[in-house]
Amino acid sequence: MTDEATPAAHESLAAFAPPAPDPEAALSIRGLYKTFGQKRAVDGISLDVPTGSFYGLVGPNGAGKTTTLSMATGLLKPDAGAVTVHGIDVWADPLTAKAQIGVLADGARLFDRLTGEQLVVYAGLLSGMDRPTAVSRTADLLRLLDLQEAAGTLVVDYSAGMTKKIALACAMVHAPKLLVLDEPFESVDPVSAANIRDILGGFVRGGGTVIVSSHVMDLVQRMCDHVAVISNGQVVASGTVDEVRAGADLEDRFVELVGGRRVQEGPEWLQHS
Ligand SMILES: Nc1ncnc2c1ncn2[C@@H]1O[C@H](COP(=O)(O)OP(=O)(O)OP(=O)(O)O)[C@@H](O)[C@H]1O
Repeated sequence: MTDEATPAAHESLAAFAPPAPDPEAALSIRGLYKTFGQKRAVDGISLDVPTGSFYGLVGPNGAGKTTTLSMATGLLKPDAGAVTVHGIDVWADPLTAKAQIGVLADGARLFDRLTGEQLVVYAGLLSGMDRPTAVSRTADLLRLLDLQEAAGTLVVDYSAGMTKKIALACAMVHAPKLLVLDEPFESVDPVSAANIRDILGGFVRGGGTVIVSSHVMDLVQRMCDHVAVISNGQVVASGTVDEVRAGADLEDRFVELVGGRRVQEGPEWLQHS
């Protein structure tokens, strides 16, 4: 990969047109590119997330996961490429596509002067449902996510893990077909993480599709059935978890795929013995 990407380079690369997106896939990405200044953050990613799969997206810091997911969910305009959700073009028909997607974005700002309960009801109303349905679904989600006691607390006063959970409730309240969750377990305590895994597992068993980005390989290996490894804005491996790990531990395979460990002892001033 090169950091000297230009729009012209995108156009010439896009000339090698990848096949059309797969309408059967929950999420189908073709030839996605995004450059920030001189930095090509996403460098020609194509990916199919099968319907009903629990899909992990992993990669080192700065690999392009968040940028890819932002473009896949209609939050960030790609320089080139196509994205469909259950056959609906995210960028040609964003309203229809977004109705199918629940997004937990990395670092997204919430209306944190609302209570947790008000925030989830508001998210439900924004998606077009009537108030009684929004209120009843909110009660179910607060119970599932163990947030009942904090229902009347302002979100600004929530801990990081509670904030993550209330954002997840907002992503789920409109019963999307596809959940796209950027680092859903970050800052979440182990009991809540186990609850969230159960909820997501149930969502998949009910026919939904979940995509999670995570740095925790052990979690991805246990939880996901498919995985894609992204490095330097490109997919370096994808498939079922067993295919990608190829008999090894996913963490070891990940380190091998993204360029291995750099063994360093640190500067002298950090050595004490
Ligand atoms: N808005 C932006 N402006 C400039 N550069 C950006 C912007 N967003 C992302 N980048 C750069 O694009 C690259 C990919 O970033 P991205 O956040 O997609 O990576 P990531 O895989 O999600 O990383 P992490 O695991 O650390 O969250 C990085 O080099 C980052 O600095």
